[in-house]
Amino acid sequence: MWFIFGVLMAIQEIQHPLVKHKMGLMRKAELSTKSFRELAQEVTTLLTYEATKDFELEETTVEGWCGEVNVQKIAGKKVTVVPILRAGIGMLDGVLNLIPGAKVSAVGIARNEETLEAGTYLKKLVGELDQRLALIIDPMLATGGSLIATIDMLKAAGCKEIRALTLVSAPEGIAKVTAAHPDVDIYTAAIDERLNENGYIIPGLGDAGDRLFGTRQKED
Ligand SMILES: O=P(O)(O)OC[C@H]1O[C@H](OP(=O)(O)OP(=O)(O)O)[C@H](O)[C@@H]1O
Ligand SMILES: O=c1cc[nH]c(=O)[nH]1
Ligand SMILES: [Mg+2]
Repeated sequence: MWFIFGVLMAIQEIQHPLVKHKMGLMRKAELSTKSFRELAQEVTTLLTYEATKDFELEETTVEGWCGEVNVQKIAGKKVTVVPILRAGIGMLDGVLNLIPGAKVSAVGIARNEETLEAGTYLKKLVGELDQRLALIIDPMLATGGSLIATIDMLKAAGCKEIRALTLVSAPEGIAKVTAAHPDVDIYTAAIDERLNENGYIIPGLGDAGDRLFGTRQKED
């Protein structure tokens, strides 16, 4: 389902039954780190399938078992996958399963837990960004600060075509990204209800980075 927020930019909430089912499993608080990680990758692969549906094809021929065969191949689209560290790493293999040759641009951004401001601590972008489609991956789009900072960075480096894949998105963050970057399309597995007073998505997944890396602190 596409929701048009700005003049150009849109967010697509993927309606595929496998996505719905796997997201339902991810929402269980008691899920193991292993299962959470596996599901994050599986859902990401399904999001990647949706986000690449409009890639152009060109005709070519291959030598088949009974002679020359006309086939199609992706028409020269160069892709860089942009995981927002740390949690974005948990989606990386999910994209690379389908686009194994993609170059990876790592961006390190962490939210200040009090102010919710996004702070950048790493920027390792690949070259020729003006000729690449950037696929940003981050499980959570909450206030939108981390995604906006990443898009700002990519555009400043010359990137002209940017899409983002998220597992869960909050309406507040979607509206903010839309206002700042109306040309960026977002593919998400779920649009949730709202943010709570601490900037966490409700119902959401909790802290996605902690769940992916097993760093969740036990409450006293
Ligand atoms: O939309 P925002 O309000 O910016 O919040 C979303 C960000 O918060 C989480 O990362 P976090 O800062 O917890 O860092 P981590 O990935 O290292 O856990 C998440 O992975 C996003 O990057
Ligand atoms: O709900 C949220 C919001 C930000 N980051 C997370 O990991 N979860
Ligand atoms: Mg982050």
